[in-house]
Amino acid sequence: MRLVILGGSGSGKSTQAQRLCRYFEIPLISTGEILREAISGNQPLPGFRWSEADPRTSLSVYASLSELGYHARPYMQKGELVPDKMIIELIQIRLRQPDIQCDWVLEGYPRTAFQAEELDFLLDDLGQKLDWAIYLQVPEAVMVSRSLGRSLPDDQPEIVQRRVELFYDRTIPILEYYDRRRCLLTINGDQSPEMVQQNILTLFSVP
Ligand SMILES: Nc1ncnc2c1ncn2[C@@H]1O[C@H](COP(=O)(O)OP(=O)(O)O)[C@@H](O)[C@H]1O
Repeated sequence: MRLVILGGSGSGKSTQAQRLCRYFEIPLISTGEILREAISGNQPLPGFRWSEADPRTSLSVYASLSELGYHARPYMQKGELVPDKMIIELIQIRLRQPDIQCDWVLEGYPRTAFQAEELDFLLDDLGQKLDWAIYLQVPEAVMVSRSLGRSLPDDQPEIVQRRVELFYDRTIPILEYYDRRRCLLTINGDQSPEMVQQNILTLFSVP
């Protein structure tokens, strides 16, 4: 099962991504989590070793997570999107890491049309196909109130507002991209995590 979870800040992407990974026993790739790890300078995520990054990725490879964090920090601190090239490079490396086989949940990526197109090229290259893009739809006020209620370092009011703006401006357009490919599932995210998960599994027609 290969899934992408789409939604604005505070839509429940991370919560549902973690639930689906537990249910299907497949790994989670969260760009927000990788970037926050990179910025915090903690040990690299288990299974994610830059030094073993696949040399076939012709793009420049960051020598370490902290280098990625150094470049990503200024954007995240303003609620801006990290440049596509950096994120695409991150995903190209991450999906080729040995701990990722052919089933995964991708959360926080894609966020732009360019990222969505590059994901399709990468999956073609890997001989994989995306099963579903799951869009968690919640009202803007719910996104903002949930994000402000979290304790993530990039959840200050002005940053949250900018992330929501960017969601409508850059990520909403890719819903059409996946709808055209008949792999978009739209779920009401403004309900309990249990109900959201049940709605998703029902659409997969999983008991
Ligand atoms: N696919 C991506 N493209 C560009 N920037 C990203 C991407 N994923 C995460 N980021 C950066 O990391 C920050 C936090 O991401 P995330 O935890 O997914 O936030 P949100 O709660 O807004 O979904 C974003 O505001 C953005 O700066």
